[in-house]
Formats: sequence, C-alpha cells, structure tokens
Amino acid sequence: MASPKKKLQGLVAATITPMTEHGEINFSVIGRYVDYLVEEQGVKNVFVNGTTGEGLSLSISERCRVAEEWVTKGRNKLDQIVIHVGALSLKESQELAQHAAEIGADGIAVIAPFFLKPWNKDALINFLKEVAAAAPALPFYYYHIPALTGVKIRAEELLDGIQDKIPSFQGLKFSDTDLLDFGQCVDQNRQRQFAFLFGVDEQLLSALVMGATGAVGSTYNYLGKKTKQMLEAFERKDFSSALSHQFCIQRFINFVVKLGFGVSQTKAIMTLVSGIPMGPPRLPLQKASREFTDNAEAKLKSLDFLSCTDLKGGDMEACS
Ligand SMILES: CC(=O)N[C@@H]([C@@H](O)[C@H](O)[C@H](O)CO)[C@@H](O)CC(=O)C(=O)O
Repeated sequence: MASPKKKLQGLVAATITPMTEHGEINFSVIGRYVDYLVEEQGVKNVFVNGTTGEGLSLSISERCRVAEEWVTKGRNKLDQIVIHVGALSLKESQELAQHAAEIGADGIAVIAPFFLKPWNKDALINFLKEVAAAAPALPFYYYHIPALTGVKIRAEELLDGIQDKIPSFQGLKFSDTDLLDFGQCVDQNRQRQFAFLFGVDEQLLSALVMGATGAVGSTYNYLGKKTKQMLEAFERKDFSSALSHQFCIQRFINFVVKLGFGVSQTKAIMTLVSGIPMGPPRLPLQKASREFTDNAEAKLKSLDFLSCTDLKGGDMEACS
C-alpha cells in the first residue's frame, strides 16, 4: 500500500501552466513560480496539470514535461507535488501515472473520463483501479468535479469500499458544492486516514466544519496567505475571525464571478498579483479582457489583497 511521507493537508495550489503569447508552455518561469508560492503565499503543496493547469488541453508529452519541471524546481522547497493524470484514454492515463512515479512525484489524481463516460460506480472504479495500478507505490486521489466531467456518481458512493479495489487510495479532491455528499464522505470514513481536500475556495470554511483536511484551489496561488489566516483562525476556534476572512475572500470571488471567471481570468489575476507572466490560455479558452483585469485589480486593491499607493482610505473596503 502506498504510504505518503505525510498526509496531504492544508492548502494546495492548483497550478497554472504558464504560456508564451504564442501558446507554447513557458517552462522558464516555473522556478520563480515555486519560490513565489513558498515565500509570498506560504503555500508548499501543488496540484499540477489539473483544471487550472489546463491539463486536458496539453499534449501527453507537454504534461510530462510540466510535471518534470515542477518536480525538479520544487525539490527541497515544496512539501508535496501531486500530478493530475486523468485522461480520456486509459492508456494515456496509465502512461502519465507511470511517468509521475518515475520522476518522484508525491501522488497522482484522476478525474472521471468525460466523453465516453462511466455510468455507474463499478465502471468508474474499474477505470481508476487500472490507472492506480500503473503507479502502485504512489498515493492515489480521486478528483471529483461533476460540473465539468458530467459524471454525477456521488463521491460518498464511490468511496464505499474503495481501498479494497484501490489499495493506494489516499483521498478525495472534492470540487463540488454538495456539502451533503462531502460531509457523508467524511462521516462514513472516520476510521480511515483519508485526505479530504475541498475544491470550492469560496466555501472552504463550510467544508472545514464538515471535516475537510485541506483544500486544492486556483485562488491559493494568489490568496494563499489570506486563506491561511482563515485556516489558522479556524484551528484556534476563533470562528468569528475565520468567518470574516471567508467573507472577505468571497467578496473578491463574487465580484470576479459576476464578471465571468475561469482559467483565463485566473491567469490574468496571477500575472497581476505575482508579477510572473502566466500568458494567455490555450484555445478554445480566450484571453481575459483588459477590462476584466482592470476591474479585478481595483477590487484586489480595495480589499487590500494587492499593495497599492493610489487608493485613498475612503476607497478601501473594511476587511479584517
Ligand atoms: C471549477 C474550478 O476551476 N474550480 C477550482 C476552484 O479553485 C475555483 O477556481 C474557485 O473555487 C473559484 O470559484 C478548483 O477546484 C480547480 C482545481 O482544483 C484544479 O485546477 O484542479
């Protein structure tokens, strides 16, 4: 059975894949990106080639090279590097899983295949099992994101008896707003040492109450420090402060969601906040508009998420 050096917990940044203006991967900034996450955001775990990383829009060889770069640049700096190896083809998924093991990644995660879909639990488990078996020594995480995959098999149902089929199973990355399903995953697996990683950043506090052991998300790239304050307040049972932090984060996410928020916009915000060029997304996604970036910048400044010298006190929103 796979045994991680330590349970994956706390914040995990769903990494962006930096690209040049010509749509090629910009490997040259990944080292800087690692340092930024660790030093400026206090985030030491990453989830590579997932939704935010446009993993499914990359070729297999690009996915391998991105994974290698994160493992190389993250060595002795990051705690855990989990590689998303989900694909529509079982063979490709297995190839990516084997590659992740060969380069020394700390874990692999897999989404449900979403074109020819598994229609029941057994079909999905059979697929996941075959992928996990290609890297049996690596901790395995199921990445539940039904809004994007269209595979609506409840995570609670999937987890029932999963370790009998997949001995390396270590946890769940739950990117859905169904807190009944999430809560039951935790409640029914209390005896097991699974990691329960929540993936809806704007609702993380509710998931912590339900027993989340950590979180994977796009906003931890640039709001990691702020979100850690919420985790710390929750840890010391200062629920009023934890709620203030969550509301503050929600104000930003609510604002950008209304403007239209996704991977392209995440790239634009991260470029703005970190100063590291993340570039445009790959087609079919479209680059975020200048108008979006200007509005997001003003909001970040007003919430004091971005250092600024040009805002007067009256323009700032109270956000403790
Ligand atoms: C649909 C989506 O992209 N969800 C994000 C969230 O972090 C999301 O951006 C955030 O909660 C804002 O809505 C993550 O769950 C995705 C993720 O972890 C990944 O990139 O693999």
